[in-house]
Amino acid sequence: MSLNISINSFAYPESPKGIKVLSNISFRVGKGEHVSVLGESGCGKSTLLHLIYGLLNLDKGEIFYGKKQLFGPSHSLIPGHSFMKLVSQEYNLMPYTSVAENVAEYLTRQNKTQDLERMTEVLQTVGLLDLKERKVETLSGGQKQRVSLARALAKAPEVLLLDEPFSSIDTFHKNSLRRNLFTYLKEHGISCITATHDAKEALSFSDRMLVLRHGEMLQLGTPEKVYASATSVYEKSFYGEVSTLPAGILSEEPLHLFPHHLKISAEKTPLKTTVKASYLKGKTYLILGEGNSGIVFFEHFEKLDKGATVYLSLV
Ligand SMILES: Nc1ncnc2c1ncn2[C@@H]1O[C@H](COP(=O)(O)OP(=O)(O)OP(=O)(O)O)[C@@H](O)[C@H]1O
Repeated sequence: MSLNISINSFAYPESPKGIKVLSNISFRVGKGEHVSVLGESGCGKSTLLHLIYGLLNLDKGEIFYGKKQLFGPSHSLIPGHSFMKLVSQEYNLMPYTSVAENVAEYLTRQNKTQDLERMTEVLQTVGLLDLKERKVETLSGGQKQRVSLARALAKAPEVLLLDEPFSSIDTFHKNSLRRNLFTYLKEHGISCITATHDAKEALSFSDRMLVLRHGEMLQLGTPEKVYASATSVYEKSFYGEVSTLPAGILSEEPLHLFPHHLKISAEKTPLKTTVKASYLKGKTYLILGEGNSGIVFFEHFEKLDKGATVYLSLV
Protein backbone atom coordinates (compact mmCIF):
# COMPACT_ATOMS: atom_id res chain seq x y z
CA MET A 1 0.00 0.00 0.00
CA SER A 2 1.21 3.48 -0.64
CA LEU A 3 1.16 6.54 1.51
CA ASN A 4 -0.18 9.68 -0.17
CA ILE A 5 0.64 12.94 1.53
CA SER A 6 -0.89 16.21 0.50
CA ILE A 7 -0.39 19.11 2.90
CA ASN A 8 -1.76 22.44 1.73
CA SER A 9 -0.80 24.22 4.91
CA PHE A 10 0.03 23.63 8.55
CA ALA A 11 0.85 25.99 11.43
CA TYR A 12 1.10 25.30 15.17
CA PRO A 13 -1.48 27.08 17.31
CA GLU A 14 1.52 28.91 18.83
CA SER A 15 3.05 29.85 15.43
CA PRO A 16 3.13 33.59 14.70
CA LYS A 17 0.01 34.70 12.82
CA GLY A 18 0.27 34.21 9.06
CA ILE A 19 3.40 32.03 9.31
CA LYS A 20 2.99 28.52 7.93
CA VAL A 21 5.32 25.80 9.16
CA LEU A 22 4.55 23.63 6.10
CA SER A 23 2.85 24.52 2.83
CA ASN A 24 2.17 22.88 -0.53
CA ILE A 25 3.80 19.53 0.16
CA SER A 26 2.65 16.62 -1.86
CA PHE A 27 4.35 13.27 -2.38
CA ARG A 28 3.75 9.55 -2.42
CA VAL A 29 5.69 6.76 -0.75
CA GLY A 30 5.27 3.39 -2.44
CA LYS A 31 5.43 0.04 -0.62
CA GLY A 32 9.02 -0.62 0.45
CA GLU A 33 10.15 2.77 -0.82
CA HIS A 34 12.55 4.93 1.17
CA VAL A 35 12.08 8.70 0.92
CA SER A 36 14.52 11.00 2.71
CA VAL A 37 13.35 14.43 3.78
CA LEU A 38 16.34 16.74 3.71
CA GLY A 39 16.47 20.27 5.03
CA GLU A 40 18.15 22.64 7.45
CA SER A 41 17.21 22.79 11.12
CA GLY A 42 13.75 24.26 11.63
CA CYS A 43 12.55 23.72 8.04
CA GLY A 44 9.73 21.43 9.23
CA LYS A 45 11.03 17.86 8.91
CA SER A 46 9.86 16.66 12.34
CA THR A 47 6.56 18.47 11.92
CA LEU A 48 6.00 16.61 8.65
CA LEU A 49 6.66 13.23 10.32
CA HIS A 50 4.41 14.12 13.27
CA LEU A 51 1.58 15.04 10.90
CA ILE A 52 1.95 11.76 9.02
CA TYR A 53 2.06 9.79 12.27
CA GLY A 54 -1.10 11.52 13.51
CA LEU A 55 0.38 13.43 16.43
CA LEU A 56 -0.81 16.74 14.97
CA ASN A 57 -4.04 17.81 13.30
CA LEU A 58 -3.59 18.87 9.71
CA ASP A 59 -5.05 22.33 8.95
CA LYS A 60 -5.55 21.94 5.23
CA GLY A 61 -4.76 18.79 3.29
CA GLU A 62 -5.12 15.04 3.57
CA ILE A 63 -3.03 11.96 4.17
CA PHE A 64 -4.06 8.52 2.92
CA TYR A 65 -2.61 5.06 3.47
CA GLY A 66 -4.11 3.13 0.59
CA LYS A 67 -7.79 4.04 0.78
CA LYS A 68 -7.71 4.82 4.49
CA GLN A 69 -7.55 8.49 5.42
CA LEU A 70 -5.26 9.23 8.37
CA PHE A 71 -6.30 11.78 10.95
CA GLY A 72 -4.69 13.57 13.86
CA PRO A 73 -5.36 13.40 17.60
CA SER A 74 -8.71 15.20 17.42
CA HIS A 75 -10.11 12.10 15.66
CA SER A 76 -8.61 9.35 17.79
CA LEU A 77 -8.19 8.62 21.49
CA ILE A 78 -4.66 7.28 21.08
CA PRO A 79 -2.59 9.29 18.59
CA GLY A 80 -0.57 7.26 16.07
CA HIS A 81 -1.41 4.36 13.78
CA SER A 82 -0.90 0.65 14.41
CA PHE A 83 0.75 -0.07 11.04
CA MET A 84 3.21 2.78 11.44
CA LYS A 85 6.07 3.44 13.85
CA LEU A 86 7.82 6.72 14.55
CA VAL A 87 11.35 6.68 15.92
CA SER A 88 11.92 10.15 17.26
CA GLN A 89 14.82 11.80 19.00
CA GLU A 90 13.25 11.09 22.41
CA TYR A 91 13.86 7.39 22.73
CA ASN A 92 11.01 6.53 25.16
CA LEU A 93 12.77 3.45 26.52
CA MET A 94 12.30 1.56 29.77
CA PRO A 95 15.61 2.42 31.45
CA TYR A 96 15.57 -0.10 34.32
CA THR A 97 15.04 -3.18 32.17
CA SER A 98 17.33 -4.97 29.71
CA VAL A 99 17.72 -4.33 25.99
CA ALA A 100 15.94 -7.64 25.32
CA GLU A 101 13.01 -6.72 27.56
CA ASN A 102 12.69 -3.35 25.85
CA VAL A 103 12.46 -5.06 22.48
CA ALA A 104 10.22 -7.90 23.73
CA GLU A 105 7.56 -5.37 24.66
CA TYR A 106 6.90 -4.98 20.93
CA LEU A 107 6.95 -8.64 19.93
CA THR A 108 3.74 -10.53 19.28
CA ARG A 109 4.11 -12.81 22.38
CA GLN A 110 2.08 -15.49 20.60
CA ASN A 111 4.84 -17.79 19.43
CA LYS A 112 7.97 -18.08 21.58
CA THR A 113 10.23 -19.50 18.85
CA GLN A 114 9.18 -16.85 16.35
CA ASP A 115 9.61 -14.11 18.93
CA LEU A 116 13.11 -15.31 19.75
CA GLU A 117 14.06 -15.42 16.05
CA ARG A 118 12.68 -11.95 15.54
CA MET A 119 14.48 -10.61 18.59
CA THR A 120 17.78 -12.01 17.30
CA GLU A 121 17.12 -10.65 13.81
CA VAL A 122 16.36 -7.07 14.92
CA LEU A 123 19.16 -6.93 17.50
CA GLN A 124 21.57 -8.19 14.86
CA THR A 125 20.34 -5.54 12.41
CA VAL A 126 21.08 -2.73 14.86
CA GLY A 127 24.27 -4.39 16.16
CA LEU A 128 23.12 -4.92 19.76
CA LEU A 129 23.07 -8.70 20.06
CA ASP A 130 26.04 -8.64 22.44
CA LEU A 131 24.34 -6.14 24.73
CA LYS A 132 21.05 -8.02 24.89
CA GLU A 133 21.12 -8.46 28.67
CA ARG A 134 22.41 -4.99 29.52
CA LYS A 135 20.17 -2.59 31.42
CA VAL A 136 19.21 0.29 29.14
CA GLU A 137 20.18 2.93 31.74
CA THR A 138 23.80 1.75 31.47
CA LEU A 139 23.97 2.28 27.69
CA SER A 140 25.50 5.20 25.78
CA GLY A 141 23.30 7.65 23.86
CA GLY A 142 24.09 5.95 20.53
CA GLN A 143 23.31 2.51 21.96
CA LYS A 144 19.97 3.79 23.32
CA GLN A 145 19.17 5.14 19.87
CA ARG A 146 19.81 1.67 18.46
CA VAL A 147 17.49 0.09 21.06
CA SER A 148 14.83 2.53 19.95
CA LEU A 149 15.32 1.41 16.33
CA ALA A 150 15.21 -2.26 17.38
CA ARG A 151 11.89 -1.69 19.17
CA ALA A 152 10.45 -0.09 16.05
CA LEU A 153 11.52 -3.04 13.89
CA ALA A 154 10.22 -5.58 16.43
CA LYS A 155 6.76 -4.14 15.95
CA ALA A 156 6.94 -5.12 12.26
CA PRO A 157 5.52 -1.84 10.98
CA GLU A 158 4.40 -1.40 7.38
CA VAL A 159 5.64 2.18 7.48
CA LEU A 160 8.60 3.46 9.50
CA LEU A 161 9.14 7.15 10.17
CA LEU A 162 12.68 7.95 11.29
CA ASP A 163 13.53 11.35 12.74
CA GLU A 164 17.31 11.84 12.60
CA PRO A 165 17.78 8.15 13.46
CA PHE A 166 21.59 8.17 13.57
CA SER A 167 22.21 11.53 15.25
CA SER A 168 23.89 10.02 18.35
CA ILE A 169 25.67 7.19 16.60
CA ASP A 170 29.41 7.41 15.92
CA THR A 171 30.75 7.10 12.39
CA PHE A 172 32.31 3.73 13.22
CA HIS A 173 28.92 2.11 13.84
CA LYS A 174 26.83 4.43 11.67
CA ASN A 175 27.93 3.11 8.30
CA SER A 176 27.25 -0.55 9.02
CA LEU A 177 24.04 0.26 10.89
CA ARG A 178 22.68 2.26 7.96
CA ARG A 179 23.54 -0.49 5.50
CA ASN A 180 21.96 -3.18 7.71
CA LEU A 181 18.86 -1.20 8.56
CA PHE A 182 18.00 -0.04 5.05
CA THR A 183 18.69 -3.50 3.62
CA TYR A 184 16.39 -4.97 6.30
CA LEU A 185 13.62 -2.51 5.39
CA LYS A 186 13.92 -3.39 1.69
CA GLU A 187 13.91 -7.13 2.39
CA HIS A 188 10.76 -6.79 4.49
CA GLY A 189 9.00 -4.33 2.14
CA ILE A 190 8.76 -1.70 4.88
CA SER A 191 8.16 1.82 3.57
CA CYS A 192 10.28 4.46 5.23
CA ILE A 193 10.50 8.22 5.52
CA THR A 194 13.70 9.53 7.10
CA ALA A 195 14.12 13.12 8.25
CA THR A 196 17.78 14.07 8.04
CA HIS A 197 20.19 16.90 7.46
CA ASP A 198 22.85 14.45 6.31
CA ALA A 199 22.76 14.77 2.55
CA LYS A 200 25.32 12.03 2.01
CA GLU A 201 23.10 9.61 3.89
CA ALA A 202 20.09 10.69 1.82
CA LEU A 203 22.05 10.27 -1.43
CA SER A 204 23.35 6.82 -0.56
CA PHE A 205 20.36 5.20 1.06
CA SER A 206 17.11 6.63 -0.26
CA ASP A 207 15.09 5.89 -3.37
CA ARG A 208 13.88 9.47 -3.55
CA MET A 209 14.72 12.70 -1.78
CA LEU A 210 12.44 15.53 -0.79
CA VAL A 211 14.30 18.78 -0.12
CA LEU A 212 12.49 21.23 2.13
CA ARG A 213 13.16 24.90 2.64
CA HIS A 214 11.14 27.07 5.02
CA GLY A 215 8.45 24.38 5.02
CA GLU A 216 8.10 24.22 1.24
CA MET A 217 9.14 21.57 -1.26
CA LEU A 218 12.21 22.65 -3.14
CA GLN A 219 12.97 19.38 -4.90
CA LEU A 220 11.57 15.86 -5.14
CA GLY A 221 13.24 13.12 -7.13
CA THR A 222 15.84 10.39 -7.24
CA PRO A 223 19.11 11.17 -5.44
CA GLU A 224 20.84 11.37 -8.83
CA LYS A 225 18.35 13.94 -10.10
CA VAL A 226 18.24 15.98 -6.90
CA TYR A 227 22.05 16.16 -6.71
CA ALA A 228 22.45 17.01 -10.38
CA SER A 229 19.82 19.73 -10.30
CA ALA A 230 21.01 21.45 -7.10
CA THR A 231 21.73 24.98 -8.30
CA SER A 232 21.21 27.33 -5.35
CA VAL A 233 23.72 27.78 -2.52
CA TYR A 234 21.12 26.32 -0.11
CA GLU A 235 20.73 23.11 -2.12
CA LYS A 236 24.45 22.72 -2.81
CA SER A 237 25.54 23.46 0.78
CA PHE A 238 24.05 20.13 1.91
CA TYR A 239 26.81 18.31 0.06
CA GLY A 240 29.79 20.40 1.18
CA GLU A 241 31.36 23.85 1.18
CA VAL A 242 30.26 26.11 -1.66
CA SER A 243 32.20 29.01 -3.22
CA THR A 244 30.12 31.68 -4.90
CA LEU A 245 31.84 33.51 -7.74
CA PRO A 246 30.16 36.53 -9.27
CA ALA A 247 29.67 36.71 -13.05
CA GLY A 248 32.73 37.70 -15.01
CA ILE A 249 35.44 36.03 -12.89
CA LEU A 250 35.72 32.49 -14.26
CA SER A 251 32.52 32.55 -16.31
CA GLU A 252 29.97 34.92 -17.81
CA GLU A 253 27.46 33.53 -15.27
CA PRO A 254 27.65 33.60 -11.47
CA LEU A 255 28.88 30.20 -10.21
CA HIS A 256 28.26 28.14 -7.06
CA LEU A 257 31.11 25.65 -6.94
CA PHE A 258 32.13 22.67 -4.81
CA PRO A 259 35.80 22.51 -3.71
CA HIS A 260 36.55 19.81 -6.30
CA HIS A 261 35.47 22.19 -9.09
CA LEU A 262 38.48 24.46 -8.47
CA LYS A 263 42.19 23.76 -8.84
CA ILE A 264 45.44 25.69 -8.59
CA SER A 265 46.53 27.01 -11.96
CA ALA A 266 50.15 27.29 -13.09
CA GLU A 267 49.21 30.50 -14.91
CA LYS A 268 47.73 33.71 -13.56
CA THR A 269 43.91 33.65 -13.66
CA PRO A 270 41.22 36.19 -12.71
CA LEU A 271 40.73 34.31 -9.41
CA LYS A 272 43.63 35.38 -7.19
CA THR A 273 43.41 33.83 -3.71
CA THR A 274 45.26 34.18 -0.43
CA VAL A 275 45.37 30.97 1.60
CA LYS A 276 43.78 31.34 5.05
CA ALA A 277 43.70 27.73 6.28
CA SER A 278 44.24 24.10 5.21
CA TYR A 279 42.04 21.34 6.64
CA LEU A 280 43.09 17.72 6.20
CA LYS A 281 40.19 15.69 4.81
CA GLY A 282 41.99 12.39 4.32
CA LYS A 283 43.45 12.01 0.86
CA THR A 284 43.28 15.75 0.19
CA TYR A 285 43.19 19.08 2.01
CA LEU A 286 40.29 21.48 1.93
CA ILE A 287 41.85 24.91 1.46
CA LEU A 288 40.05 28.03 2.61
CA GLY A 289 41.15 31.07 0.68
CA GLU A 290 40.12 34.67 0.38
CA GLY A 291 39.89 35.71 -3.22
CA ASN A 292 39.13 38.90 -5.09
CA SER A 293 35.50 37.73 -5.00
CA GLY A 294 35.30 36.66 -1.34
CA ILE A 295 35.78 33.33 0.42
CA VAL A 296 36.62 30.31 -1.76
CA PHE A 297 37.13 26.62 -0.99
CA PHE A 298 39.17 24.26 -3.10
CA GLU A 299 40.80 20.85 -2.86
CA HIS A 300 44.53 20.32 -2.96
CA PHE A 301 46.79 17.33 -2.37
CA GLU A 302 49.22 19.26 -0.13
CA LYS A 303 48.89 21.57 2.83
CA LEU A 304 49.44 25.18 1.76
CA ASP A 305 51.16 27.88 3.82
CA LYS A 306 48.91 30.46 5.36
CA GLY A 307 49.29 33.73 3.44
CA ALA A 308 50.44 32.04 0.20
CA THR A 309 48.99 33.47 -3.00
CA VAL A 310 47.60 31.11 -5.62
CA TYR A 311 45.57 31.46 -8.80
CA LEU A 312 42.58 29.21 -9.33
CA SER A 313 40.85 27.89 -12.40
CA LEU A 314 37.93 25.55 -13.08
CA VAL A 315 38.70 21.83 -13.14
N1 LIG B 1 5.20 22.79 19.32
C1 LIG B 1 5.55 23.82 18.55
N2 LIG B 1 4.91 25.00 18.64
C2 LIG B 1 5.24 26.04 17.86
N3 LIG B 1 6.19 26.01 16.91
C3 LIG B 1 6.87 24.85 16.76
C4 LIG B 1 6.58 23.71 17.57
N4 LIG B 1 7.41 22.70 17.19
C5 LIG B 1 8.18 23.20 16.21
N5 LIG B 1 7.86 24.49 15.95
C6 LIG B 1 8.45 25.36 14.92
O1 LIG B 1 8.14 24.80 13.65
C7 LIG B 1 9.26 24.92 12.76
C8 LIG B 1 9.63 23.56 12.22
O2 LIG B 1 10.13 22.77 13.31
P1 LIG B 1 10.59 21.27 13.11
O3 LIG B 1 10.93 20.72 14.45
O4 LIG B 1 9.56 20.56 12.32
O5 LIG B 1 11.90 21.46 12.22
P2 LIG B 1 13.03 20.39 11.82
O6 LIG B 1 13.31 20.61 10.38
O7 LIG B 1 12.63 19.04 12.25
O8 LIG B 1 14.26 20.89 12.70
P3 LIG B 1 15.49 20.05 13.34
O9 LIG B 1 16.30 19.55 12.20
O10 LIG B 1 16.22 21.10 14.14
O11 LIG B 1 14.91 18.97 14.19
C9 LIG B 1 10.36 25.62 13.55
O12 LIG B 1 10.30 27.00 13.23
C10 LIG B 1 9.98 25.39 14.98
O13 LIG B 1 10.42 26.45 15.80
